Amino acid sequence: MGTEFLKIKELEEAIEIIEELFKNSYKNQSEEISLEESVHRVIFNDVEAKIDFPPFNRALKDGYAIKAEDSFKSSPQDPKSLKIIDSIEAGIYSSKTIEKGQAIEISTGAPIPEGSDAIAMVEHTERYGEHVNLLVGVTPNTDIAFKGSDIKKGDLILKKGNILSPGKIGALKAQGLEKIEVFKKPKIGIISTGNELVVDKKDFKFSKIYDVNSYSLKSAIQISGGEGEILAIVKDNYDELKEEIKKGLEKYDILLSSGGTSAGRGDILIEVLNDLGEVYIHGISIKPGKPTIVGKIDSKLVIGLPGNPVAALIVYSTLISPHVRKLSGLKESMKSKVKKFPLNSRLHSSKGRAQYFLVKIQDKKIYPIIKDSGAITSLAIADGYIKVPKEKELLEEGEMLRFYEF
Ligand SMILES: Nc1nc2c(c(=O)[nH]1)N[C@H]1C(S)=C(S)[C@@H](COP(=O)(O)OP(=O)(O)OC[C@H]3O[C@@H](n4cnc5c(N)ncnc54)[C@H](O)[C@@H]3O)O[C@H]1N2
Ligand code: MOO
Repeated sequence: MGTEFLKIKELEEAIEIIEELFKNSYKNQSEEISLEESVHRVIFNDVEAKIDFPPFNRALKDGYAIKAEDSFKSSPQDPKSLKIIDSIEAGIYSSKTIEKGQAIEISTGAPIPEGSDAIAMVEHTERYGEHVNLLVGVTPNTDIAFKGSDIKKGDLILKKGNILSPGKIGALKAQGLEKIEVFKKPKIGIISTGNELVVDKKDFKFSKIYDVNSYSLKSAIQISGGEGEILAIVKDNYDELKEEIKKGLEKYDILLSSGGTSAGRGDILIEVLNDLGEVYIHGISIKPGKPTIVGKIDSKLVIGLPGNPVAALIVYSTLISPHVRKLSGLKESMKSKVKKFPLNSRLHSSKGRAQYFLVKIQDKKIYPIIKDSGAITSLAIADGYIKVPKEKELLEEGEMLRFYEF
């Protein structure tokens, strides 16, 4: 049995230890990626505009580039007539200069010709041959987007920490960028342990169950901005687990192992950690999740989550996910996702340790799911979870609680 076995730590102390370990082992890293692959990634540095936008004075309407003063007092009864000297579309410019009494036919997006200070919309004109009648007067600057009026070279367009959305990616491309520096996703290797675990249908026999944790953890890692890879299902065997952990650490920043954390399974993970590195936590005063293990091998963290699927997911979400979020550039807390709702009924909680309940939200009320932490229906119906502090034993119906979404 490992030296730290179930020397239960208070939740607050465990949080501090985990924070220190992350702080000492990892720092934010960046990588440059193609804009095309950048959706949902987090920007690593403030981005300043490299060019003015629009890059030239451009037409906002289809019509005629004119001198505004030529249109003054125009009306359908008394139209002013101008001579059309050229015609330009977007992507083309005219080398001609408009003089008094002249117009250039222009499409939306084309550069405003020299000498022009307004656009007369095509709907407000009547063309006849090489002339156009203006039916409405326009003021100077009408329907022109001036160079740099949207973005000036040097303006801050996106900030460090912004999450790239389709719109933000478009804004970067408008600057001619091909690549963007983003936070590197922390890479996390996932191991499930247990002789009973299978992946394939052909192996699903009496006494076996499917490996749930690898899949729920991989998706939880993805939501917190990391990248998880399912490495292996390992038998309850010291050598096999040691080998898999050594292999995993060559490639991954963090390893998450689930199962085999409590007394009954022979404490294999604790033994491996004691032999290859150090154990910092074995046992936290929370429910579920008491047998959680946190250890370090060289400078990398190996976290042992309890095997029960609800416990594994809750421990990852509450204790590990904030750090993965921070490393991936996301805000540490998910405050924007935390809302308060009233409890739909009385709720008993274990005194002396913080307890997490999976809950469903219905009619804006919290419905705790009271099942053992191995129950799969809980996972299927839960929208998220609530936390009841260790001092509380009984919560009354209607009490307002924070709801944490997965
Ligand atoms: N004497 C004690 N027994 C137990 C304690 C304790 O403190 N003293 N704690 C209980 C609690 S709480 C939990 S949680 C479990 C955690 O123990 P382990 O981490 O060793 O988990 P296992 O025994 O490997 O598995 C528990 C349960 O979960 C199923 N499991 C495991 N891995 C997966 C997976 N990847 N996918 C789906 N289901 C999984 C496993 O089959 C077991 O049914 O220990 C209690 N016992
Ligand atoms: O971690 Mo265990 O689930 O407390 O059931």
